Amino acid sequence: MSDDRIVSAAPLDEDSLFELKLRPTRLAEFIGQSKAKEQLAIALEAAKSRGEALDHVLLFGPPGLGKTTLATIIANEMGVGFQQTSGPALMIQGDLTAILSNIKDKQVLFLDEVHRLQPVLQEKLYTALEDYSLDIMIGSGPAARTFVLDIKPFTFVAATTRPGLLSSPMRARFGILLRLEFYTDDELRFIVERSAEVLGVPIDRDGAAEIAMRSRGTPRIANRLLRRVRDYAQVRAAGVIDRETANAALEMLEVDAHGFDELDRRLLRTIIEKYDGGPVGLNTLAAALAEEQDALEEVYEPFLIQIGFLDRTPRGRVATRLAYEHLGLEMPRKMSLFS
Ligand SMILES: Nc1ncnc2c1ncn2[C@@H]1O[C@H](COP(=O)(O)OP(=O)(O)OP(=O)(O)O)[C@@H](O)[C@H]1O
Ligand SMILES: [Mg+2]
Repeated sequence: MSDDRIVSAAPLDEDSLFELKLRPTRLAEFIGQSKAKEQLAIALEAAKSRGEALDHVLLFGPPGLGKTTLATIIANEMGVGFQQTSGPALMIQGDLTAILSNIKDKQVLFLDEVHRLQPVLQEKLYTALEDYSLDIMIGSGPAARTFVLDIKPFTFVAATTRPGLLSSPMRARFGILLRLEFYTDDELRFIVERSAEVLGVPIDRDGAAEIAMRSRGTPRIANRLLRRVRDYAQVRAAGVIDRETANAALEMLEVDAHGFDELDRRLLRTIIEKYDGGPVGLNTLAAALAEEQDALEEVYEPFLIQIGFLDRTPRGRVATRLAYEHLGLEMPRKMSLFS
């Protein structure tokens, strides 16, 4: 139902073509994330000067913040090959063996959604990541034989929106842990300006700032809003995106000043009106909204929590004072003492 919401941090079909085009290819073009970038820059330089493969990297954080982008940048900066797969795409041991036995020296193997890799395959991976070797079993029963296959040293780059779901032996295999954070409005404005330049869209600083402000800290959403606003500008405003045009377009798209849409407002309203402001359990809330629990937790909630509209407590989700204020609702007195 909300699968096609314009402010979803999860990728939509319409994004795929543009994301390839708008994706920065070098670390220097990658805006924001200064902590992760600095850590990565040092590790890259050290590995390069030693002529070794970069240590294994875990990228984690909410969707649309640049995990896949950084994985491709790592391969570019190292000047090595890049191969991509994902946790759910690997079904049987043979899938993993096929990939690992074809690894080229020092290449990047990018595994998206690593938390969804089956436990048996995770275990297979451990030895490959640690000793660059793989136990292969041939045949079955008494005739079964195992032999050890040597793998070229490589860099395993894994991404996840749910680092908490990784097993601790898996986590222990990564030498470099990079947490991606929501972007500031200024960083997003840079990203919008850069994307507009790539797409050849005339935009002024205020127009870019207006889009940035409503992008939920997420470059994927910023780029998507830019494209929608561009359409509007072409049809209604001689093609140039300034503040007024951006505002009018975003209003038409029903994206408010915080980048909230109907679902966010419904989520907050449901907690407040149906559950007295919470706490309400995630599964109850998901049922009341007719949304998937996972999507609520991975995609919608992180930003609402980040900007302080929602609290995650042991007893469930709670709407904060900011949420009441935003919706123009009165906060019950007894609650305001505690929030
Ligand atoms: N730091 C950045 N600077 C400029 N553009 C960025 C940056 N980070 C991300 N983007 C843009 O946002 C898009 C989405 O980023 P990306 O696909 O890397 O996110 P992700 O974290 O892998 O998301 P998911 O969790 O859904 O896989 C990219 O195609 C790119 O255009
Ligand atoms: Mg990705």
